[in-house]
Amino acid sequence: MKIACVQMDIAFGEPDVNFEKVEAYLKEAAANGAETIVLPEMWNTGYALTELETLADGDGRTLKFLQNFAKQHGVNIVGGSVSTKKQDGFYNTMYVVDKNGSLVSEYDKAHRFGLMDEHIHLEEGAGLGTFELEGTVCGGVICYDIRFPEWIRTQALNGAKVIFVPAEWPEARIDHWRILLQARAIENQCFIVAVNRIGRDPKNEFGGSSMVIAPWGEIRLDMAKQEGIGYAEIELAEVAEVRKRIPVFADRREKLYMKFK
Ligand SMILES: NC(=O)CCC(=O)C(=O)O
Repeated sequence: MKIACVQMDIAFGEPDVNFEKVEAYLKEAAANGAETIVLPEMWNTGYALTELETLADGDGRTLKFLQNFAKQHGVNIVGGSVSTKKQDGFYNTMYVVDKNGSLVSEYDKAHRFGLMDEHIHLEEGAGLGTFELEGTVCGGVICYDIRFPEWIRTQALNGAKVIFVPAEWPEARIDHWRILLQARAIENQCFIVAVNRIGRDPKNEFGGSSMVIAPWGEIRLDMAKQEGIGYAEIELAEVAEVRKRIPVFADRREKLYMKFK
């Protein structure tokens, strides 16, 4: 699977500008032969959380846009995440569409990040976020979710072999981002495809460092702080090979863990 990671700056509170920019990147990635294109977190509005009433996607704009593009260009899109307005409030939502334009996953961020006021403005998700793409079970989590190893493990136990992580992770903690992602790949013996934004908003500077990490922990793509598209090939047989080399999943002691819960 040829993956394209779109590492971009996001215009704060300006969905129209961001839609135009994302469309240009999607076109470039599709023209370069990407099979699956991955976008960053909250790419429609950025963290303009106090303006969600007017800015959040409440009419399905993002989904229609991603579905039309995917079908027209024959690419899968892990649509990062966007701010959405649903019946009971606002969410940080990841849409995944396949190359036929079908919606294969709608995942709302499970863990709200207090340092960026998500607990004040957003509802928390209650779904798992696993889905199938090209016959492979994949997982999707959003940014802060990676600090919860049990959540990523739940996805791996549900069959995920590739886990996608869109983010808006500040530069100030970029060492955590890098280490946590590598640990999640090694402990779950899966691919991690993580796409962070760059640039600034009124409160934070963002650290980029979008990465593709293999199941043995090697970093196959590291975009540092470059704006643009990074490409990596994923060979799924590596997951089985690493799981055979060190059979972590077979050696787990679920009953023991449950005894002390
Ligand atoms: N957008 C986020 O969830 C940021 C998470 C973050 O910065 C962290 O340190 O965790």
